[in-house]
Amino acid sequence: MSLLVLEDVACWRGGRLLFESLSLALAPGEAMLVTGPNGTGKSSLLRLAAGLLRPLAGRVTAAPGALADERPALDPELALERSLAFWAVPSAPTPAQALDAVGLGGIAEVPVRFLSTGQLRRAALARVQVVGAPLWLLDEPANGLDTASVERLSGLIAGHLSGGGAILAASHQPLPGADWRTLELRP
Ligand SMILES: Nc1ncnc2c1ncn2[C@@H]1O[C@H](COP(=O)(O)OP(=O)(O)OP(=O)(O)O)[C@@H](O)[C@H]1O
Repeated sequence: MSLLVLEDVACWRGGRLLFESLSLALAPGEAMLVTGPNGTGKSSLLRLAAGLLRPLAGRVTAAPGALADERPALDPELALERSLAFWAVPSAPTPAQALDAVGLGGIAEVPVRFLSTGQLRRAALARVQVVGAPLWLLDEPANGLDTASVERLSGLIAGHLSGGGAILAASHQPLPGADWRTLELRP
């Protein structure tokens, strides 16, 4: 059983066709890295998989997904741990556990609006954990991360896959933690 299936998908955005006839399937334990120049539709593909965009043609069938991109989707006024609680489900890691896993346990009480760029990326990775979704959609997850954070990212990716999850990620740089299949989008 696949966690994500795209069948002959076409995506229209910003007044042009980004891609068409795109088919892929991700089974539990599988990871796919989407590469390609700026503007070719990597983020749009992730939003299609998340159900936030509708395909122009074709079909998208996806298990519940958690999208992490440059918008952290956390209330900027709340303390970090409390802001994560909004997304938390009982079967997944708790906000405190998720923060420890991305090395942010020490700033759990700091309001989200005070976080640095790299800390916000890590907070987004904490959010993906507490959502408990089998499909992770990671948009440039290593952007702005320091070396220790990239190592933690690697562990999180490996752990999610070994637990039966799947990952679709967009990145301009190689990502650790998995034997990535690759999909290159072209202009
Ligand atoms: N909200 C939007 N409304 C209209 N067009 C958009 C919107 N977001 C993105 N686009 C357009 O869709 C195209 C693909 O953008 P997308 O962000 O998917 O590319 P990308 O491959 O992820 O790029 P990058 O490498 O720069 O992150 C671009 O031409 C962009 O201008």
